[in-house]
Amino acid sequence: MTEHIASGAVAPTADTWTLGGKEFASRFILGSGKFRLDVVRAAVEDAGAQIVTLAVRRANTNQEGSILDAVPEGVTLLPNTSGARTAEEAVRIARLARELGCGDFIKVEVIRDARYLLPDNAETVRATDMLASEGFTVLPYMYPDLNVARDLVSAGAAAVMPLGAPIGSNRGLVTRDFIRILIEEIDLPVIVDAGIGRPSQACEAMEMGAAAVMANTAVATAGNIPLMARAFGDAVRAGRAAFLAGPGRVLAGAGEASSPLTGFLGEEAR
Ligand SMILES: CC(=O)[C@@H](O)[C@H](O)COP(=O)(O)O
Repeated sequence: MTEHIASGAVAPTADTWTLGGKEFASRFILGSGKFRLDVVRAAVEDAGAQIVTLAVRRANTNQEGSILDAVPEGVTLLPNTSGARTAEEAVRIARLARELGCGDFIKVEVIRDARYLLPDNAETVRATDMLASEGFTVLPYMYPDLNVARDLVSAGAAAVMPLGAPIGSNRGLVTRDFIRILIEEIDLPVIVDAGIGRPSQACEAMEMGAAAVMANTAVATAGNIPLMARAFGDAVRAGRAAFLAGPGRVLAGAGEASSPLTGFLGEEAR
């Protein structure tokens, strides 16, 4: 877990983070699943994203082309195993992604529940174990459970990706208390994924100490996609700066004057 920067200390010039031996400055990960290919580039550029997730089936060239051509040069691809219902299926999809030239990063998604789209944590741990031993940089999408997160660390995950709310719901940080526990206890980057519907929610996750935030639906369903992409990038940067600064204290009950009152009006004026 990153520590706050003490008052008077010099803030780092480059507040980077590392995944699979690669260094990143941006802490906003853009999901591309709900984007038309022709808007992917603008969204990535406006968000300042350096990592983009993609469904492996879109890496194959079809009528709409290949998403690999739509993602700007230099951006790290994070293919996901969407569609997998078991660990074995996730492994097959990951190997296919590697063969298609998507690299060694893989976001493990194992989902059997078709209504709420909640991840199967047990299968996710198994898939992470198998893929890490094949040399993948594994980022598992998970329900925020501390014991499972610890199992994912042991299995060789490079980060954990707890959900904020059901995929595509735009409901925000519904699981915030449990994500906070992961941030406190897990010595890997915690990337908040799924259900983040507003830049303010992404900002809150970063203020809590998340390493990064990922969103797809919130940007893809916005009225102005590039503008919303930029808003998310800005919100993530603001939340990160607030976390590093250390938040001010909260007072219960009475207020406290923000401007000095004593010695101005004098005692007789009270
Ligand atoms: C697991 C999964 O599919 C999510 O990562 C999704 O890509 C992003 O979720 P939202 O669309 O809710 O942002």
